[in-house]
Amino acid sequence: MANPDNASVATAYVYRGTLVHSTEQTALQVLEDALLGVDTHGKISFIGEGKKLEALSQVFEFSPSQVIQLTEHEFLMPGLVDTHIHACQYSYAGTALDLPLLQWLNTYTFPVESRFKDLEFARRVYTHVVRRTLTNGTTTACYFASIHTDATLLLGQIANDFGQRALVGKVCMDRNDSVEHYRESIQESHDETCRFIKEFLNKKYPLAKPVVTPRFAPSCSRELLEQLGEIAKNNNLHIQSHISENKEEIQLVKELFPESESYTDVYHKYNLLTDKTVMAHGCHLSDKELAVFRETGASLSHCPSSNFSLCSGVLNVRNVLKHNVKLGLGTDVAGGYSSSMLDAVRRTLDASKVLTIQDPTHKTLTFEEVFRLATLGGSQALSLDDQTGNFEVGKDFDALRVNVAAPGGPIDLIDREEPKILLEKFLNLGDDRNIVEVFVAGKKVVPFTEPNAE
Ligand SMILES: O=c1[nH]c(=O)c2nc[nH]c2[nH]1
Ligand SMILES: [Zn+2]
Repeated sequence: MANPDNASVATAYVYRGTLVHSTEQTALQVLEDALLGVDTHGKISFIGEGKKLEALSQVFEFSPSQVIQLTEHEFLMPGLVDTHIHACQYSYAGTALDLPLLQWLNTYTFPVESRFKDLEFARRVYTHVVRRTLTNGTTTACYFASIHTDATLLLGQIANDFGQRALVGKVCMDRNDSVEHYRESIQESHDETCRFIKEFLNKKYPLAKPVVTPRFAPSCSRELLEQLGEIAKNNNLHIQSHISENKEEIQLVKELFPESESYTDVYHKYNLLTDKTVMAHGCHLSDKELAVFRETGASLSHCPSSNFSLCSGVLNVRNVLKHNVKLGLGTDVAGGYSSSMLDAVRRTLDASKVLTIQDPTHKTLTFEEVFRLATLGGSQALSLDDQTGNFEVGKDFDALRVNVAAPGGPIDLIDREEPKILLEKFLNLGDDRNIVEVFVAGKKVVPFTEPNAE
């Protein structure tokens, strides 16, 4: 895994110790006493065996004495990828979980989202959500914001300033009768989306990109969906939305779009299913619809915490994977109450066990498989796997330094444990106290440094 051709860029730093990550072939690969070098562009320049230190230090021109040694309870893992989170719902996370989706949107969500025309409120909430997700180990986040262009541009700026890799979407919706003013005209939605994309791209952020974001079919007219499909195509942009979250919503889509064969067909018809599309939920998609996802290269974001909280449904991840549809995990704050991807990992395992309880022939997901979904799977779902998702030479170094026995942390280690058990304990019992450092594109973004430290 050490290609001398990569030695042309100077080495910035080198870690030595245990690495855990996923590959296409292996849900969990453990490399013990490994060396991992990061170059001055933030890319992984080499991965090798600790015993090859001398030789590697000559090829990659670093001093063996500068190598950073991990302790026996520590490991490096790829950063967590949150494929679906509503940044503007963060203020009420942990509350308002007593209604099903459509009533929940009208009662709690739209009134809060309408407050984001106030840029100071937006700044406060967005700063909190970026800080919190980073300390929880989310190195890449795919954000929904609100319908407000300037507040959404601000979210992009805040993510960039903190160094988080981010896809950021200005929500588009021209249908909503429940909350006054929280709706655009078709023209406004189109023009503001174009302004949002133009101003966002003009910033030339290295790690943040705009996403075309129709809220979901019931919030959008046919004309708007069509225009958004064109905008995404003309600018080669990512697309995000929601699909088949609960049964009442699916019935509503049937009534609003009677000409379409299925919910999937509505998006497909307007060119909104591409290999840069991520759709949240998909709990009730038919096998025929999954086949359309596979053919178009569109992916799913599995958000089990939200699916349980709003009693929406239980996605059969095994069936999605069987159809070769790309799948990542999402927190779906605030339908999901936690902004931590560790919670998404645990709820994914719980959801899989619910399916096994219902049908003992169902093969429960393993923690290794879910680890892959939270890292490499997420990067694939967002079509960012050429840059991030695992430890491959040439990819950006997006990583967490985890100390399972962090002082004051939530885990008591009684025996000396092998790395696989350390990872399992971290995924099931750990929290931000165990995440001692977070890197995005080689830059240490946690602990915070000035001017972001508080
Ligand atoms: O979980 C969800 N959160 C939302 O904000 C939303 N909007 C449409 N569909 C949705 N589902
Ligand atoms: Zn959502």
